[in-house]
Amino acid sequence: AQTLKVPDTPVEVLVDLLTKAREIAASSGNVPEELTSHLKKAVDIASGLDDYLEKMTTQESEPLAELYEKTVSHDWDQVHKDGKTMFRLPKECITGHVEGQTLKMLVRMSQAKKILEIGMFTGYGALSMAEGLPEDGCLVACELEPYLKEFAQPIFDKSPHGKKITVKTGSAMDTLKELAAAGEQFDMVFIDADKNNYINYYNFILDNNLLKLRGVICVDNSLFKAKVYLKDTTDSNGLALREFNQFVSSDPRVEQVIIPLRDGLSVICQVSVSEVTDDEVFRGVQGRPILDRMRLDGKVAYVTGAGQGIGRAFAHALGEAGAKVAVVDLDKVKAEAVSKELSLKGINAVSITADISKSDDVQKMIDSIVSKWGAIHIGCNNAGVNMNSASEDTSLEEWDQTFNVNLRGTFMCCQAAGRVMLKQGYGKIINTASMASLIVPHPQKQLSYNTSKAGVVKLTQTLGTEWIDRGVRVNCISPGIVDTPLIHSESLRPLVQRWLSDIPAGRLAQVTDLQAAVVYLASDASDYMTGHNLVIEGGQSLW
Ligand SMILES: C[S@@+](CC[C@H](N)C(=O)[O-])C[C@H]1O[C@@H](n2cnc3c(N)ncnc32)[C@H](O)[C@@H]1O
Repeated sequence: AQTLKVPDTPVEVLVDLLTKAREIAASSGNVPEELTSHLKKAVDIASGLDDYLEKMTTQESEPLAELYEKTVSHDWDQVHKDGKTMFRLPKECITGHVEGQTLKMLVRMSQAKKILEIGMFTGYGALSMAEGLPEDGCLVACELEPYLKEFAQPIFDKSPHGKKITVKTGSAMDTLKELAAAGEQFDMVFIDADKNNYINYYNFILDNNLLKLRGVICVDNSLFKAKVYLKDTTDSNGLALREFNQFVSSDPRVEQVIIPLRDGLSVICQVSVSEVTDDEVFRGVQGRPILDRMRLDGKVAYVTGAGQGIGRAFAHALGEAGAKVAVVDLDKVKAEAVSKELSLKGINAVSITADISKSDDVQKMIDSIVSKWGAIHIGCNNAGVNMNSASEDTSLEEWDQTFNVNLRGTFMCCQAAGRVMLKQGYGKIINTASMASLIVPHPQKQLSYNTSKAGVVKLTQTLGTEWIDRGVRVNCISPGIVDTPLIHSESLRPLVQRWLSDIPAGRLAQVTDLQAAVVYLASDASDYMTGHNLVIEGGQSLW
């Protein structure tokens, strides 16, 4: 026998009342034709709505369809009689197709990654929302009845999205306290459990920061079969929801809308937090927290001397932060190898062979990057050479070779990249100078190197001040003595011991010690910095 359907939404109540009115009209003799026709039209409109919504909404996935079938055909009375559930659960509890799809859309549109559901029942809403989450998203579902977890889990397991769901059985308020104590925060919360506790869940969530700033709370049954606005309501759930809606609508922390979908779906967004200075420091510049502001997504970078050592570390760091990277080196094989490393990590990279002491090579390098990626946002002029000789013996050849690469080459790169950047009105140039621009490292003798690197600092200061009003920042990084395979050689070992005694940090620099600095200088977070020499030497220049 077909079970009698209980009207469960305002529309279903309307259909029920209109149908009864039409029956009464049909059985009484003296009803005007016009009233009968209006009643018929009203019944058609009201009763056709849900069917139409159902048909026009994208079909549910197979696991959701199975979950629905299994739920509505289950004998919940018997389960309760057998003592398997504490309460008799009405199958009408289920959110179902249209509401499930709505929730899934809200998850996608708000780009939620972490969701909390209060009141899971058989998991239809949970799985719908999980389908809208990204691969690494997660949903915590609170459910009082352990029986329901066992009921839902086998179907969750059939869905590729089921692994995103964790079910916490027990009183939802206990779970909320646990989650708050663990410092958890959610992008979206769906409240759909015991109606008289809605207000407590809502306040607990907002008062204990369980919802991220600008997060969304969705609330089911907020029209409660129209009882929230009918004057003669005595039903305790209807009254609880009426009070809840009223409270939320006058809560300055949130904005609310009630969507008249099924039994009412409230969408509530947290818009402000009381007792805070709501400025860029609190919200982040353009709403981006500090680490996001150091991301380089969409930026185009090049690094010269990127085939090894510091340049390779810079290329990786910029790529990890989101930039596309042109790996430039004199040595083709090394440039290709580093470019391949970047590609393996999912970074968009190319290799370019160039001798930056040759103006043609420099211009070709810049042209090929612009023709490939259309812009250059970040230029790391890192290539350099180091030759040692006592100053009285330094040949002009050594001097010229050093200056041709370290200073003239860096200038040519700055100029060629700078012309592109000035035209764009935006650019970040980061030159590699050296601690040798500040101190005279000893006991090794390297006059031309020291002098060329001091020149790089002055080049940086001059360009950094000349170009900043056109959006181009120029800074340099001065590393201390960097640990490379070369200095582990037998002959250099005594020198290393000597250096170590000069370094407060007690160790040489690793190339990875320099990576955050290049990302910072390449990012918008350092926009007020220009012409700066960022020294990273473990304190060596201070002793
Ligand atoms: C309306 S149903 C939830 C429907 C579900 N959201 C869906 O998508 O189908 C309400 C659920 O809340 C659960 N519930 C009621 N009181 C609870 C409480 N205090 N803590 C946790 N769950 C509770 C009930 O067992 C029931 O399964």
